[in-house]
Amino acid sequence: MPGTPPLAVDALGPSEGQPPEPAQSGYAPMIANAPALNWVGPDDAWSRAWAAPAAAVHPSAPLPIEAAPPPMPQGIPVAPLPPPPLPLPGSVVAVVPLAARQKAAAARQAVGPASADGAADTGSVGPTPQDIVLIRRSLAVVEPVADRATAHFYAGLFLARPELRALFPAAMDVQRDRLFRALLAAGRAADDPPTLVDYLEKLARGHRRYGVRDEHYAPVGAALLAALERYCGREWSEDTARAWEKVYGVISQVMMAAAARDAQSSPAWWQGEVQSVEPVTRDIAVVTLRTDHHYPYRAGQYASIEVPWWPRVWRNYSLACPAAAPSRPGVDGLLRMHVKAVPAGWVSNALVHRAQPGDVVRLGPAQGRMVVDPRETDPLLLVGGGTGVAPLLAIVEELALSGARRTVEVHYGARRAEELYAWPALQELDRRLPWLSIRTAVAEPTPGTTPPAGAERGTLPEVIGHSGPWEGYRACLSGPSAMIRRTRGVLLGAGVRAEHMLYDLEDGQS
Ligand SMILES: NC(=O)C1=CN([C@@H]2O[C@H](COP(=O)(O)OP(=O)(O)OC[C@H]3O[C@@H](n4cnc5c(N)ncnc54)[C@H](O)[C@@H]3O)[C@@H](O)[C@H]2O)C=CC1
Repeated sequence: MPGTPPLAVDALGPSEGQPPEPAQSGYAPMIANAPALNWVGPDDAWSRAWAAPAAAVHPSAPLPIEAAPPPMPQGIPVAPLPPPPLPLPGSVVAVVPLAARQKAAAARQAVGPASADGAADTGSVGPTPQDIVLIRRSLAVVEPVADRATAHFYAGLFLARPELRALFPAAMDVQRDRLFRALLAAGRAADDPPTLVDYLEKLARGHRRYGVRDEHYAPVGAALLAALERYCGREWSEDTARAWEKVYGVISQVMMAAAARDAQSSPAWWQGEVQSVEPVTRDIAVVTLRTDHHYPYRAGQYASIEVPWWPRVWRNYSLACPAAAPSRPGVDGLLRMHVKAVPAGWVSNALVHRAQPGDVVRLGPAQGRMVVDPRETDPLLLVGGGTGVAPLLAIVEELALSGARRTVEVHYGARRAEELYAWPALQELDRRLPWLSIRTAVAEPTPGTTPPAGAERGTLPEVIGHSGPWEGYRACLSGPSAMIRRTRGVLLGAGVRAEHMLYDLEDGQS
């Protein structure tokens, strides 16, 4: 596998690091073999690799997916919440698991005081406006040295609770600062309850796939406070510690409640059996998966994927097909993703060059804000760079299925002509859908290759800047973050309203 760091497979023990035997013909039915290399549970590969006692890591392990209770039927009337609630713990180490409903109520109450106008609700135990000031001051000191604080945080966490190391990938390069930074981001949003709750609920749902349990929150909170104390210097005081305890109390309550609610209707992860891996360029393949359970998503969203060979390493890939529904007999329900093998990309190289029909990957819940409202009628501009075209194909198909008749213009760009792999699929849609128009852009001419007729020369932001007019348009932007940011700037200058542009940036920033 080109560029893949020499890691992890050896750490997993002799049988775990090897790819499954390729199927002799076609592929074996899924599920039978699905406990798989990346199974998360007592005595799983990870626990063994890190010599963590299974009982300590997973005191009550999650059920395997195939034995999980069936999803709750939709639309069950929800009983009113019981009168509130347990007070929030005053100290992070006192966080205790609560029943889901109680937790939700506690979380709502806890978030209350930092209301938009800053007025504290009497009798509430969440952070006060004074606490928020202390949180902000401490963040201002810690954020410039976040790298060192992150290292301190993980060192403290794993020293105190070595078994928690099993929840993280072998190499913490990418993941390294995610948790700590997420906690800092939550601290920053402490005075904006709707944003905070929305952020934390998504974070909690996404974290179910890591095997996070309620009892993990207390040691994480303790490590967070220790790291903050260490790097806040003179800005740290007893009042600051109490403010962070309150905020972390809210964070943990909201996250536990969200995870518990999500568990009532959704598995922590899905298993996806590889159906095919079709190379479309030297380093891009269309990977098709069949999931063990219905996988809910909206066109434009992405799924996080873990391959069996790199446990606990997750990467996001957009779904290139519309979602299946009983009312859509023509949609096969398979998931298609366009994966580019990037240098040193563990997951992308495994999917493009190693995965075979029959291999089983895990999927986290679908995420992403680039979801088009089918009721809108404004003209729509779809800008896709490289494999960023994948979710745009799903959006166009989705609009076709929903009977939309709005003007849709796709601008599809690549660095070189031979990288415009989705051109045939777009041409096919163009022939079928009278409201659709497609334009291509190629940044660098390559001798010996012919760009599609009419292809423009330049990067997508340049080409979009020369086209238009775009006033009155809505837009979806998909591709490298730099391309998205620059195209967004161009469109803002061309009169497109900021709230009319949908995109997801790889670095999670906006
Ligand atoms: N929802 C989303 O936003 C999605 C994003 N992606 C991301 O899109 C990227 C695709 O990568 P590749 O296929 O290698 O595309 P690429 O890097 O070859 O670029 C594709 C297009 O973006 C333009 N572009 C690239 N860098 C630019 C810059 N700095 N300024 C202005 N324009 C720029 C190029 O001119 C070209 O038109 C990956 O990073 C992938 O993670 C992929 C799928 C969905």
